[in-house]
Amino acid sequence: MSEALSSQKSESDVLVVHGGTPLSGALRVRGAKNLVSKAMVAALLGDSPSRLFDVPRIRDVEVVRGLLELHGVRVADGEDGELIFDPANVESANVDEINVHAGSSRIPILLCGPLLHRLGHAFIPDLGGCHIGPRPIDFHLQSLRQFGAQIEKTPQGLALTAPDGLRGTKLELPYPSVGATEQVLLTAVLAEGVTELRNAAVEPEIIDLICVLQKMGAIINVHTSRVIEIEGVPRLKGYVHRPVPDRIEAASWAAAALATGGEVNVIGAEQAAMTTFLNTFRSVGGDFEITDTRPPHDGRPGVEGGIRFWHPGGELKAVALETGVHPGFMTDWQQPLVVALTQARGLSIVHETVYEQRLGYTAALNAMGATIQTYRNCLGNTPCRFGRRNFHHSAVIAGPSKLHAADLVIPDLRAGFSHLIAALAAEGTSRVYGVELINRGYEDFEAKLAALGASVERP
Ligand SMILES: CC(=O)N[C@H]1[C@@H](OP(=O)(O)OP(=O)(O)OC[C@H]2O[C@@H](n3ccc(=O)[nH]c3=O)[C@H](O)[C@@H]2O)O[C@H](CO)[C@@H](O)[C@@H]1O
Ligand SMILES: C=C(OP(=O)(O)O)C(=O)O
Repeated sequence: MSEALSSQKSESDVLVVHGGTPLSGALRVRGAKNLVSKAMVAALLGDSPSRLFDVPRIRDVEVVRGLLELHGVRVADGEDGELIFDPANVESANVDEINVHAGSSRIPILLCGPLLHRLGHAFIPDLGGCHIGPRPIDFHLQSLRQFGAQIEKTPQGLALTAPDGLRGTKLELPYPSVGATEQVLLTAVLAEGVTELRNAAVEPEIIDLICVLQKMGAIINVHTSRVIEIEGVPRLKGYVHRPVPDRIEAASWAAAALATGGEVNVIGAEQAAMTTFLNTFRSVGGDFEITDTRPPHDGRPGVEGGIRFWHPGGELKAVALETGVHPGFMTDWQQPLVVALTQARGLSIVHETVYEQRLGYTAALNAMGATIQTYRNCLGNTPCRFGRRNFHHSAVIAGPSKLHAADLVIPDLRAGFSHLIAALAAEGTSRVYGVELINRGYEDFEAKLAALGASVERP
């Protein structure tokens, strides 16, 4: 379902949640949604097949797979989450067929560079993704134009051509956008000459995409101070890659453990990309234990690492946090964690600096008994781009609040997961509508909930 359609209550897409039981148990996270989908796009750039392991069964992966197949890429399933991409016969796709995926995901915009390299033209449907601000694509379009692309906005979507090919260029992003950085990487690797990107995003998923591209034959230097330099090469081959684990999913389950007073062992979660989250989790009063992965040795079996998160008892503490680009506190961690902050004693402050409208979901938490007030002001250390404008992008959360059950309609992916956590933490039976949206980023979340002892059912 598109997030645009999510405001209605559909009885066929509702989860009944009997709250009040602490979550307890283990689950495994696979490759990160925000890397896997981009690595799939990168497979278009190779002249031989690519293999990607540990791909989660989530909606964004289905959308990108559909788009690749429409463009002639043969996609096959290997064992246990492996996908194999054969880009030998990349071809133009029918606009109406492409538009079946309109409004489903943000990834289609990243097909621009690879399709321009492979076909000399590209058609991009309207984008989807979470409704957390206007999410313009001006940085993407400006960068593509600098590489030599010509872009026409049509009623069906974007039509691009590159009559003189794509050439390396010097770029500086006005803000370290994840998507625009990926756009530049995926375009520059096969462009003629050198590209220098300043003010680039350096999220772990971007570094992992750089690893994928390097395996394919690209030459990419990441300098300090957000500068990335890419030396274009004439051809790239396929890759074999195991993606970074999903640190957003891992943090979401950690927040669920804290909010319900339980314990969740997230197998596959890695410390390095989560240190900022872990510091905040500890400051709030949560506890965690990290197990490193160990290969089999001397006849002893190996251990798959992970992070076990739990509520150690006693009161949670209020914190002040500000979301930001890496290595800051990820904006995608914000919504799930705020549910736990409703249980902390005192006033917590959240300053959302990445998206201007990512606090709308707090109204539903207030309807369940939380006390959250949102503000237009920047309630943080650093004034952000949204200060003194008409955006409620700061929140004060007064706690602890006893949450009670409610009927909830999921507005988007992470807000949806936060609604779910709130329903699990609340006393009584909630009906959570629109849960299908959660499948866009959380693999098998209903089975995982059941494994953690949650009392949830489809009516
Ligand atoms: C699929 C995926 O990987 N999604 C992630 C990606 O989204 P996405 O790549 O869309 O996010 P960006 O980093 O590009 O957006 C950050 C900010 O830049 C603005 N902006 C962006 C591009 C542009 O052309 N013009 C512009 O103004 C956006 O409106 C937003 O305010 O990074 C976000 C920030 O870590 C995460 O929350 C998303 O989960
Ligand atoms: C904002 C998110 O994703 P997307 O960019 O796909 O909407 C997210 O994963 O929280």
